[in-house]
Amino acid sequence: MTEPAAPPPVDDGGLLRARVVRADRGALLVVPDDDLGAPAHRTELPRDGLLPLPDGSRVPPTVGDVVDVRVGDPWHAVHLHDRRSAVVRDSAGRTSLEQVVAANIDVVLVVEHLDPDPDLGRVERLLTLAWRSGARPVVVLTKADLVPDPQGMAAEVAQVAIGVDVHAVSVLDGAGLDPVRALLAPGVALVAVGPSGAGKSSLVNALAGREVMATAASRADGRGRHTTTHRELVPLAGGAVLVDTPGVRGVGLVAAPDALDATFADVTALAARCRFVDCAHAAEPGCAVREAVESGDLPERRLASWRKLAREAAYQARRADARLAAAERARWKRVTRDYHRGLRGPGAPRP
Ligand SMILES: Nc1nc2c(ncn2[C@@H]2O[C@H](COP(=O)(O)OP(=O)(O)OP(=O)(O)O)[C@@H](O)[C@H]2O)c(=O)[nH]1
Ligand SMILES: [Zn+2]
Repeated sequence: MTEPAAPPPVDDGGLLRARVVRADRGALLVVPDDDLGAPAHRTELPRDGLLPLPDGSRVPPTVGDVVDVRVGDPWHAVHLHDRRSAVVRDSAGRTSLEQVVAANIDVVLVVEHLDPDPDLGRVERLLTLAWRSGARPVVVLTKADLVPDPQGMAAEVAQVAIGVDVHAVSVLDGAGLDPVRALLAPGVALVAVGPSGAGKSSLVNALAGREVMATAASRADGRGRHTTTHRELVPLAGGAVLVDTPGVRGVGLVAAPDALDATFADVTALAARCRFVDCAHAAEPGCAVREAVESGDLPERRLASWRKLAREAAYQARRADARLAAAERARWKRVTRDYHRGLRGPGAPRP
């Protein structure tokens, strides 16, 4: 929370276009959007903690959001820009539906280890999450130095990552890191998702060129998760930033039909050729999906993985509907209560 050395550039209306590097209840930490590595500045929020989007709806700002800030003493955030992507989490609360844990992410690094063997189902799950966000997924397979044929393994993973670049890398010898580094353009925001121990922190540190995240090894000496700063939007090399929040790390899948279609483009294309539009790909005649499994074109594992994620998506959609209905009932209860209060007048006794 250091003061910037020079006054930040503001437009004619006295507003600064800024990026949220940390969002707390009452205030934000922001940096100028054209200088994401600059020192962060505290910015006040309206009392309800919400900011208007261009469509007028008021939402809680989150890390990665672009905000317009009135620069004064103190700074005040006044509105939010539209989010070009949003990583959402299925929220545990009963009233709110989904929680946006990071906004304006450009690239989701799906990090999976080559040793032990990569878990294809997990890659498919994380790809679905990435497609859902609106960001571009890139698969990074770590620990290439521990296996004899990393390229062969990458080719296998590429078969379940349709339309997605797959890189095998090692932070020990630097192999394969250059194409990942090429993603780090100025203003680009990335997140790294993947299981514990996959090597996310090691990868990010290799990309940053310094230790910005504590790895398994450095955590052992008692340092925090972030070694350099408490901000959740961490500057990398090349003007890019990494978004690392507990929310993004422990993100629960919020699947969505479109995202599943993207991840499982091969299954979707086959299903379009089934005789019945509502084919369940079980025992129906003329099922192109089962035919592909029987001929060996579509691995049984992949069909099962698709079914599993589709079931989860349907379950989440039902639960979201139920929550929406409950929130709507609660709202009407309030509206009617306020209406009756209005009839009774202030302080009037209950009838
Ligand atoms: N041999 C080898 N080991 C690696 C490589 N990348 C990471 N590791 C090791 O894998 C272990 C886990 O790496 P981390 O970077 O801490 O993994 P993480 O994904 O950040 O784990 P969490 O913080 O628990 O989510 C550490 O002991 C690293 O040294 C690699 O390319 N090669
Ligand atoms: Zn079918």
